Amino acid sequence: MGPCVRRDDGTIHGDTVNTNTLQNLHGTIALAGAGKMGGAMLTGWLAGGLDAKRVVVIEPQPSAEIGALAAQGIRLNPKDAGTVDTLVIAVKPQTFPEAGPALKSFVGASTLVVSIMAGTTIAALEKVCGGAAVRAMPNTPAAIGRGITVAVAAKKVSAAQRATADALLRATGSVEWVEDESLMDAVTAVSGSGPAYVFLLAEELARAGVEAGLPAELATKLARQTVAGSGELLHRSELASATLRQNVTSPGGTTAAALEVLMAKDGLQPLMIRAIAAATKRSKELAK
Ligand SMILES: NC(=O)C1=CN([C@@H]2O[C@H](COP(=O)(O)OP(=O)(O)OC[C@H]3O[C@@H](n4cnc5c(N)ncnc54)[C@H](O)[C@@H]3O)[C@@H](O)[C@H]2O)C=CC1
Ligand SMILES: O=C(O)[C@@H]1CCC=N1
Repeated sequence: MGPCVRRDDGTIHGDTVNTNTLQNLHGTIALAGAGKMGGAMLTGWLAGGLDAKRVVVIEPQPSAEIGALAAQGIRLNPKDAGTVDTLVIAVKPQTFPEAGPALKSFVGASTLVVSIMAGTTIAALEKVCGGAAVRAMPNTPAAIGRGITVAVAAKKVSAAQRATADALLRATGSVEWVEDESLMDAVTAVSGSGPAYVFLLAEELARAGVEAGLPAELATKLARQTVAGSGELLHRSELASATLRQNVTSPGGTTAAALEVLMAKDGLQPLMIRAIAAATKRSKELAK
């Protein structure tokens, strides 16, 4: 995961981060699992001004990048951290049954537990770890401060704990709160897994370019830059994606010819509906 770049105006790659909130967070924060997502979140917290000395990281296989953060003051795999104010769980859902009971030692009656594990329910979190749980689903653009996270809080989470969770999640992009936990499976399918679909689009656009006669290197460059540039245009523009699409499409032109295929009855729409349904189903299965 690449590092977040903090600008002097307190933004990370263009999205405003409330550095005051991160700097003013109280207590100790433990992160369990500093892999791709946990590592990206930790980078965002530190870039946003969180005091490294208040962060404990539990990670059996720390990357060199995570190991180096010990020099900045984070405590990596300490023997006796005791209970913490906030525990963020970023291990794989399949690892949780084994890892969860050990994490209980960090949780006191007033500990906020924030989980980003796909499928793992608030009920399961509270049963295994105790504490007051927030279930959240980020995505990998978090690594550049451009993620989107959806979060849902258990009833017992206090307003102050919710604000803490919000500040930690907002350090890597925007945050949406929902009240209905059952939405989290479809959220996971759309935005949690979503970046993979976009990267697949770049792969397949390049492959199709090669089929159409382009050298592989040029096709890869064109596809990558087209996906990245279009994403940035979508990010910066206030226009709906349908309008941005129509702006490319000259009547009777080349785009219209391609869209006739992509928007046919058996085109992208039914394929995407099936893909999202499969991911939603898998998220529900992970809860069992
Ligand atoms: N990768 C993604 O795009 C997203 C992942 N997630 C969720 O984030 C979680 C982590 O996923 P990734 O970062 O992709 O996986 P990852 O495999 O990169 O990270 C998991 C980390 O947990 C560590 N770990 C294993 N056992 C542990 C234990 N007992 N205590 C502490 N750490 C332990 C592993 O060494 C590894 O570094 C998963 O639950 C996943 O559902 C959520 C949104 C997006
Ligand atoms: O594939 C997964 O299960 C995780 C959750 C969302 C993105 N990656």
